[in-house]
Amino acid sequence: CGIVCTNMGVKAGKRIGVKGEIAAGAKSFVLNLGKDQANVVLHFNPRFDAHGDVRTIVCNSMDKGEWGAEQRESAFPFQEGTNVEMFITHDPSNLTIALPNNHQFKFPNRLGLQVIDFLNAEGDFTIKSIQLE
Ligand SMILES: C=CCO[C@@H]1O[C@H](CO)[C@@H](O[C@@H]2O[C@H](CO)[C@H](O)[C@H](OCc3cn(Cc4cccc(/C=C\CN=C(N)N)c4)nn3)[C@H]2O)[C@H](O)[C@H]1NC(C)=O
Repeated sequence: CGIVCTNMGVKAGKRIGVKGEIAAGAKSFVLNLGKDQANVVLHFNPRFDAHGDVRTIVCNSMDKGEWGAEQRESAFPFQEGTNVEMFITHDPSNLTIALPNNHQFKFPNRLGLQVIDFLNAEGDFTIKSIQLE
């Protein structure tokens, strides 16, 4: 499995920057952000070709180990085999995810999480840097 960060202490309004490499031939990768691995306020899952989704960002949440309802985004500003930088901020109602090419979308803060302590990455993505600002 990929990198795991805990105790990040990112409060509402602060920004998390994630830079990393998408593998050549990538099928799918995941960034999870939340309290811990069973309480995920944002499961961010760009799918190049996985679970029947092609070039689609699937987002969800997990509350005490239970998945919520999926949300699919229209934009897919990712290329296999490239470096990418993404920024996530949160407030009591929403998370805002800023992607390459000035794509941005919101995902509801279903857990009402105030502090993001946990981040992990899975799949075809190698984190190179994490900025907490
Ligand atoms: C239509 C049929 C029934 O409906 C489908 O039912 C699936 C199972 O429930 C959902 O799928 C699930 O969706 C969840 C979000 O809701 C999570 O994403 C979950 O994955 C959890 C997970 C797996 N992982 C490890 C990981 C992640 C990415 C890549 C790799 C490894 C390598 C891949 N690279 C290769 N091989 N080169 C490994 N981390 N988190 C995913 O299984 C589909 O969305 C859903 N589709 C729709 C349209 O409804």
